[in-house]
Amino acid sequence: MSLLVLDELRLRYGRADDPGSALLSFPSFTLPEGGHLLLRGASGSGKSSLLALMAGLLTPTSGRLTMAGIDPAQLSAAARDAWRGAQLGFVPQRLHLSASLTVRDNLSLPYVAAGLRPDLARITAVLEALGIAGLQSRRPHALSQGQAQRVALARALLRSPRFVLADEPTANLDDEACAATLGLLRQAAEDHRLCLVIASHDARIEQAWGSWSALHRLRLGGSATVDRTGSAGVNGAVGAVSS
Ligand SMILES: Nc1ncnc2c1ncn2[C@@H]1O[C@H](COP(=O)(O)OP(=O)(O)OP(=O)(O)O)[C@@H](O)[C@H]1O
Repeated sequence: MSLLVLDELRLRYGRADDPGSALLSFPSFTLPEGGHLLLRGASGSGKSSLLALMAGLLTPTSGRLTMAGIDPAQLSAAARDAWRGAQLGFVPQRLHLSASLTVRDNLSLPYVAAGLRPDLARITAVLEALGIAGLQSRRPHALSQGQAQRVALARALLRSPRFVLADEPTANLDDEACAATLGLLRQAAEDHRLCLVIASHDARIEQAWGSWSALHRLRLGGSATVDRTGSAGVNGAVGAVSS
């Protein structure tokens, strides 16, 4: 089964008759089993929007998207929430750790949100794998940026997701922290047999992972994909280049 299929996928923000509305057209694309995806494209090309479609947080205007055979848009709201909790881990650009909670309690939240009892042994095991098991009682303000990023990655990995979606995970990191983060993501992908989907325009990812044969690339095409007039193609080609 293909891990990810995008088929003539489009997303409109706003109403079609609103001159300020934006229509995003995504290239059709298939990610085979065992692959990982680097989503590239300039600011505004639709990377975050595509991640939100993959997470079932937005519904396509037309076309179809499947994640390991599941079309999140076809699920009921409750089934979609359950699917997202069980199958997806998310590493957002801003880490959204709760400042008043310890690391352990931050990592308990995904369980609580799903109505489950926190699995403290699993939390410890994931933190150990990421080399930060000693930080469980700390609050986020007492973590370095790199440690906080590991906690966010741990949170994404806790429930053994099929996919980890990461939005600009290396933005604002210096070269050393960038290399460490990419190392963690790749290690997690290999250890946990999950599919990474990384949205980024950071050229350092290509430098670090250029020879990783499992990595596929999908380029979203900047202004060519965003049509603000409602008449597709006004900027030239609608769509984007995949490689
Ligand atoms: N809620 C919204 N309403 C209207 N337009 C939106 C909305 N969210 C995003 N857009 C538009 O959709 C396009 C794609 O935005 P998106 O955030 O997905 O791009 P991106 O590639 O992730 O950008 P960046 O790299 O800057 O985060 C942009 O033109 C943006 O202005």
